[in-house]
Formats: sequence, C-alpha cells, structure tokens
Amino acid sequence: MGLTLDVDPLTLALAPPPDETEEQREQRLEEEEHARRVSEEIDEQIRKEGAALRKQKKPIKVLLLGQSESGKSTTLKNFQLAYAAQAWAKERLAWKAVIQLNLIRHVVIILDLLTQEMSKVTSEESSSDSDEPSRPSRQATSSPPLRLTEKHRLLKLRLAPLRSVREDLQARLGASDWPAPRASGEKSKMQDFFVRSNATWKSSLRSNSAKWPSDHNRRKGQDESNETGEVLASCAEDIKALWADDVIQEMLKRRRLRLDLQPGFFLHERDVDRIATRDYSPADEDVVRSRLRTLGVQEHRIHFETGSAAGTDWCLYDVGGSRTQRAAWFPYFDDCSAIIFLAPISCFDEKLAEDRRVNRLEDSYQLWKMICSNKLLSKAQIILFLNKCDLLDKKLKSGVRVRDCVPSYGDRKNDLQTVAQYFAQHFKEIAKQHVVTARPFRVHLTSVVDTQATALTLGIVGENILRTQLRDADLL
Ligand SMILES: Nc1nc2c(ncn2[C@@H]2O[C@H](COP(=O)(O)OP(=O)(O)OP(=O)(O)O)[C@@H](O)[C@H]2O)c(=O)[nH]1
Ligand SMILES: [Mg+2]
Repeated sequence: MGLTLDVDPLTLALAPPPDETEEQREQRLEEEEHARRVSEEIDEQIRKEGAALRKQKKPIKVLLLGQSESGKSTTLKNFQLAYAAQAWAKERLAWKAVIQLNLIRHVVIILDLLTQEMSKVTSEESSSDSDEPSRPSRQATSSPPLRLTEKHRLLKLRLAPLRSVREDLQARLGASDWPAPRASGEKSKMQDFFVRSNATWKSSLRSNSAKWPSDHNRRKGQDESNETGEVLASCAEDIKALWADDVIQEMLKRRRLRLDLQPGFFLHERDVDRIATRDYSPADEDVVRSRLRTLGVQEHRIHFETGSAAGTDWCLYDVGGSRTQRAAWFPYFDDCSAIIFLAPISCFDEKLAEDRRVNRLEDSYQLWKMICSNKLLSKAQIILFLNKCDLLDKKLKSGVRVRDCVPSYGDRKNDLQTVAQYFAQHFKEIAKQHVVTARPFRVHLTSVVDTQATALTLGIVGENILRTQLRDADLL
C-alpha cells in the first residue's frame, strides 16, 4: 500500500532535523536570517529598477559605428529580431525584394563576365583565318582557354530576363547603384546598391501594409512582386546550373573573384531552392545575410518588448560607414548613451572599396582611435564588436596567414582564438593610449549573421547600457 502524506513536501524538506543541537539551531536561524535579508535586498533592487525604468522617459540613444560592411545594419536587425519581434515580423517581408535583388545581381555579374569571355573568343576567332578551334584569350595566354560551349550560350540567353527583373526591383526599392569609386577614380567591379530613405522602401514593399496609397498601387506592387517570383522560379534550375558549372568556377578563379564570400551571396543550391520560388517568404537568416548599403544616418526607434529592458524605448542610429559618409556621424555624438563599434576582423588582408591603398583593419584602428579620443563621447559607453569571426575562421582554415599581412603577428598560432585575441589586444592598447575618460574596455567576438549567438551578446550589452544609463541619471 502506498504511503500518503498530509504535510507539504517542501515544508517537510525544510524542517529542522529532529536531533538538532542548540548550536546547530542557532547557526540555522542565522543562515535563514541572512537568506531573508539577501532576498529582501534583491526584491528592493528589482523594485528600484522597475521604478527607474518607468521614470526613464528619454529613449536610450545608441550609435552603431564602423567602416562600411562592418555589420552595423546587421546588428540593428538583430536588435529588432531579439527585442521587438512583433515589429520585426511586419518588417521581414519588406526584405524579400532586397534578397531577390542580391541573388539576381550576382547572377548578372557572372553573365557580364561570361559575355566578356565569349566576345574575346569571337574576336579572336574572327581575326583568325583558319577554321581551328578558338585560341586562348589574351588574359589567359598562360592558361588553356576556357571551354565555353553551347551550354554557356544557352544559359546566358535563358537567364537574360533577370536583367530586366533587376531593373524593376531597383526601381521598386528606389535603389541606386553605388559605384564605390577607387582612389584612382576607376569604378569597382563589384557594384553595391543603396536606398535613399529607410522608411519609404519598407512601407512600399510590405504588401500587407495599410499604408499603400491606393488599391491600384497595391495591386500593381503585388503584380510586380508575383512577376519577380515567376521569373526567378522559371530561372531557378539555370541559376543553379550556372553556379555549379566548372568552367564558370574556373573563370571566377582566374579573375580571383570569390563571389561566395561577398555580402548578399545567395547562389548556393540550398538558397536558390528556397528563394527562387513563386511563394518565397524570407527567413530571419536570409534577412541578416542580405546586403543593402546605408546612406547617411538612419534613426530606428525600438520599443523593447522583452528582456530586462522591456518597456523602454531605444533610439538606434545606423550610419553609412564609407569614408565620404563619416562626417555625418558627428552631430549625433553629443547626447548619445552608448556606441557599438564594429570592426570586421576577417578583413585583415583586404583593402577599402573606396580607397584601394588602405588596408581595412588599419582603417578600423584609425576609426577606433578617433572614437576613443573624441571628447564629445566622454560620457558615452563604448562597446567593441570584433565582428565577422565566422569569416575569419574560414579564411584562416583556408590557409591565409595573418603574418603575411600583419608582420608584427610573428609566429603566433594562425587560429581564430589566437588571432582574435591579438587584434583585441591591439584595440585595447589604442583605447588606453587615447583615453579621455576612465571607462571599461568592453569587447565581444561576434558573427552577427548568427542570430542566436548575437541575441545572447545583445542581452549582455543591452543590460550593461541600461544599468549604466540609469545609474548616471541617478535613477538607481
Ligand atoms: N559572414 C558574415 N557576414 C556578415 C557578418 N556581419 C555582417 N555580415 C554581412 O556583411 C554584409 C554587410 O553588412 P552590413 O550590416 O550591411 O554592413 P554595414 O556596416 O551596415 O555597411 P554600410 O551600410 O555600408 O556602412 C551583409 O551582407 C551582412 O550579412 C558576419 O559576422 N559574418
Ligand atoms: Mg548599413
């Protein structure tokens, strides 16, 4: 027969042992008293923070700074995803056109290169009197000619409609090409694009938005969106065939073009299968991987729905990071609470798109120095994200050695942890040398395309910013 208890098991567990001595009893009571006091202190702290949060009327201002393509806008998306899920769910759909455009632009880059290769072969054929097979192109005189066949001609022909889809998408987004002029004035091969106003393109692309100016426009927008999906779906097999083709890969290799490492790259089979469909709906992962250059300073107000900062309003400023954009940052320094500075450490062997003479890591160091030594920012907290650690890891594993670009690195181990620590130390020293106010050096190793890991980092960062802000405002 089972045993029945008419006493609460918890009470029973907490009850003093029946053979308790006087001395043990005194110690137990003392411990219980201590635990009670700690618990009351915690309650009081929670009560104070709650009251402070309610008093905190002013939004917490955070600036996202760093060079272009450092991950500022991607970090902003992570904030929205983690803390304003409802607002994010509405916004996600607007990114569909950006992702489709990212995918198509890489196809068009390949088609353009293919056209160049084909025209070389044709011009060499026509300049030759004989009926021999085409000769190697001038660029590839040392390597055998690319074996371009009827298959490539057909792929080029069948994928041609994507050019006009690209134009349509750019028009719908209000996007313009970003030519990324080089120091010499020459245009970069890898054109990027941007939109002028953050609010307009999003509202115009949310097909379920109530803000559509008229039924006619909404139908027009939906028709265009459906048409893009139709064309993409009909091209999906050819897109995959293009990317999987050995000759195309050889062509890219000869030109030292690693498209798969470019931002907004969606030509892998697993991506094309999802995105080039009639009813594609963006996943969070696609949105954080997409690329849309920021122009100027864009303000994003976020009402935190969850976490310890729930109920507070934050104003996040996402800025354009290329050199010509940086002068626009300064007016925002005055009353900002915190800066999240992003330095993409995978770029230690890359040059700035806008000035090919400047190493990207060196540019980040210079910017960091400017931020640390700026007197207007003396009251702001500064948090450093050493970003793109996933790409750094890939790069190191592919055999790229840090010491070849950074001689001072010496014979240290060429692995992610050692390299990241080395770069972190360098940023720390710069902060120490250019100190204007005593503040802790807060650094995080990040890959902000990893939304789960970034949510954890933002949890820590957000809590620190909030606490310091409340303390500084004498609310705690
Ligand atoms: N693999 C990887 N990609 C990243 C990471 N952070 C950002 N990216 C990608 O890099 C590209 C550029 O990121 P953005 O956030 O747009 O860069 P940004 O700093 O806002 O650039 P600007 O607007 O030009 O100043 C996007 O396609 C991102 O998906 C990262 O940690 N890892
Ligand atoms: Mg940006």
